[in-house]
Parts: sequence; structure tokens; C-alpha cells
Amino acid sequence: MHGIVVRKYGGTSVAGAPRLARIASAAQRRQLSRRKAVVVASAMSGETNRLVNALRRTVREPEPIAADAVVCTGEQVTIGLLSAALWERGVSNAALTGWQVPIITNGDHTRSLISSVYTRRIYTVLRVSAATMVAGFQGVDALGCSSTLGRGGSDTTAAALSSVLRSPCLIYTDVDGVCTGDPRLVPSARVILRISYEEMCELAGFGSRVVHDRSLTLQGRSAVGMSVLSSSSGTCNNEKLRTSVFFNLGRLMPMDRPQATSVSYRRCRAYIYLRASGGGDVILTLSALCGEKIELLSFLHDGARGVRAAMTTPASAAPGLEGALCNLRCRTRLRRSQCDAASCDVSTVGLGIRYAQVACSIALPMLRRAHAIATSEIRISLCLKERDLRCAVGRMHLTCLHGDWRRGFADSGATWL
Ligand SMILES: Nc1ncnc2c1ncn2[C@@H]1O[C@H](COP(=O)(O)OP(=O)(O)O)[C@@H](O)[C@H]1O
Ligand SMILES: N[C@@H](CC(=O)OP(=O)(O)O)C(=O)O
Repeated sequence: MHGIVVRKYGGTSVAGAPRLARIASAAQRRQLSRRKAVVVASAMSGETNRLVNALRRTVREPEPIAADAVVCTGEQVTIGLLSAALWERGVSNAALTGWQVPIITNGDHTRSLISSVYTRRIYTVLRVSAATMVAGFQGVDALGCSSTLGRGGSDTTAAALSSVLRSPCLIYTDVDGVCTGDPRLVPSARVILRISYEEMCELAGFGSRVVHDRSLTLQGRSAVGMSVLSSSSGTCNNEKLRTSVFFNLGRLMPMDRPQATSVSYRRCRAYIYLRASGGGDVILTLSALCGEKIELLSFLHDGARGVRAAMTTPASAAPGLEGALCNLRCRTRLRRSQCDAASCDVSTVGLGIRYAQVACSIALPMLRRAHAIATSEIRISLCLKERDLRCAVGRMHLTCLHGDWRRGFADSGATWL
């Protein structure tokens, strides 16, 4: 069989008949290249939310297994329509849902993990036709029930298929590629042509929606190439402008030159600070009490003075957290606590930017407004009040635009204190 390529179309790219027709026409043109396609499609933009709302109007607390039976239908409609549009243009294909492939999950409904993917049916279809449509965001559990992979899960389907078929993965979306910042918030954002896998993971984990973070974990296992490109320019056969994710870009970088690549942000975060004279079990207790994923920003054990910890969590967990803090105050020696539910975080990602000098230069103009600053090997994050988000993204983006953190800092002017 000729080479296979996995093409994933997101919700905005398949929203409405004209967009589906554009994708089908592009598939018709590509038939000449004789490369077979596995097309993964999401539900049309807004459709999954509509299904979730319909469910909530019907029952107060839907059983996850039943919820999945409802929310997985959006993708089925898209692949059916896309399949019809391709047939109309003479492109032979078959449309498969998650259970038909099958994509086997661990059955943790509404947020399932993929355990295995059977490829035989995909190969059978591709032997006799040009494309296989696969419904994104879904698989099947051991009982044969549909189970979904969590919001944004179509990227995960595409990455899993790319990984098992050992074929490149193209993520088509509504922007020209991964940019130096979210184009919706930063009009001057530019497309990054080459990004390292590690930077992409960090961006996805810290708010950039353009590629879902779980899909990157899967892609990392097989190290098969991934690109992000626009579904509208792509369908005009102009696929030159795109972001390619490289697995060894670090080796191509000049030694010892920190490089700011992109800025990402997460809204609706809660910032928590606490001081206690007890031990580190305060955080574990807190985490267990509120049942939400807590990200630890810093944890200091200050000898006899006890512990000081700063954390963030989704704002939806804030009410539960405040209750948990009250509870802790009674049970442990909690001296001080603060919970700001109107917070956000803004991160600059780039190879080599963790060192203190660079970190300070990027974060300094915003220091006084920040709750906390946290760094990883390739990221500097500021936790701020939600109202400061736009300004912080703009400031940090200047650094990314120039690539070089020194120049970005000089241009930003440290006047925001
Ligand atoms: N660094 C970034 N580069 C490009 N897009 C970004 C970035 N950060 C956030 N985004 C946002 O991600 C959106 C694409 O993600 P999403 O809406 O989930 O797409 P899809 O519907 O194709 O899955 C873009 O419209 C853009 O607003
Ligand atoms: N339809 C699902 C899955 C998905 O991945 O959508 P998108 O590709 O548009 O982010 C959702 O809304 O979560």
C-alpha cells in the first residue's frame, strides 16, 4: 500500500456544509498523489456543548456511561456528512466510529484513556478506497459501550492512529499554525515554522488549545512527525505555511542561547497560598479534600516555622477549596491561607529560558502584579489576577516576537511596576 497520512479536522474546520465541501474538494485533488488518508473529524463547533446542555436539561447528574452515549454522536454526524461529500466527488471511502475501528479504551467514561487500537479494518478499507473517515474523541470499552476521551479528544484519536499506523499526523485548524501567541488575543502573533516537541508539550499543558496535550504524549511515544496548519489554506493546496513539531530541534539550536518561542495563558484559575506549622501533608490533605488536580507552584519547608506553599487549580474548584481550607484550619496548624479565584496564568515557553537571569528579565516588568512566578526547564509562568491577563500576554509576547529575550525585554520597557 502507498503511504498513509492522518489528517485531523477540528470543530471549526467542519462547521457547516461549505467547509465540509472544501475538505472534500481538497481530498479529490489529492487523489492524484495516491497517498491514502485517514481522516479524523471532530463534531461541528458548538455541537458537543449543545449535546452536553441537552443532557443536563434532561437529568441533573448524568451517569457517565449514558453521557458518553449522547456526546459521542456529534462526531458520527460529521464523518457521515464528510463521507457523503467525498463520495459525491468520486473519492471512495468508508466512515468508521470508535467502536467500529475499534479503538479500545479503559472504560473511564467521559475521560477514557486509549488502551489499544486495532488497525486491520482501517487497512482493509484503505486497500479498496482512498480514505477512511474516523470519528474523533471516542472509543469503546470492554462492554462494547462508546466511551469518550475527554474534551478536545479528537487530537488524541489522530495522534493514536498516527502512532499505530506510523504515519505523519496533520492537524487542520482555524489558524495558520502554532503562533507566537493566541492570534485571538495577540493580533501581531506570527506562525512558528519549527517548534520542538518539548516546547509544544509545555504550550499545550499551559493553555494553548491549538494542539491538545494528551495527543502530544501519544505522539511522543512514536516520534512520528506532526504538523499544524490551516484548514482553509490547506484545502487550496497551499500547505506551505504550517508548524512542524520536531523531536530533536534542541540539537539544531545554537548552544547556550535562550530563545523565547511562544506565550500561552490559562483563564479561570484559582491561586492558593497557605502557611502552616505542620508538615507537607497539608497539601495532600487539601488535594484529597477538594478532589481537584492541584498544581504546586512552590513549597518551602522553613524549619521550625513550618511550611509555605503556593498552588493553582481550576477556578471551578475554588468553592470546594475554600471549604477545604476551613476544614484544614480546624484539623491542622494552618496559620494563614488565601484563595483568589479570579486568577490566571501566563507563560513564556522557549528552549533554555529557565535560568534566573532570563526568567527575571521576562517576568520583571510584571513582578508587582504577580501572585507567583514558576519556572520549568523551558517555561516561565506568572500567576496573576485575571484582570491583568491581556496586558501580561502582550508584554510577554514582545519577547517571543523578537525570539531573543534580551531584545524583547528592552523593547517592553520595565515600566509596568
Ligand atoms: N499559540 C497559539 N497558536 C495558535 N492558536 C492558538 C495558540 N494559543 C491558543 N490558540 C487558539 O487555539 C485555537 C484553535 O484551537 P481549537 O479552537 O480547539 O481548534 P479546533 O476546533 O480546530 O480543534 C485558535 O483559534 C486560537 O485561538
Ligand atoms: N468534539 C469534542 C472533541 C474535540 O476534539 O473537539 P475540537 O477538535 O474541536 O477541539 C469536543 O468538543 O471536545
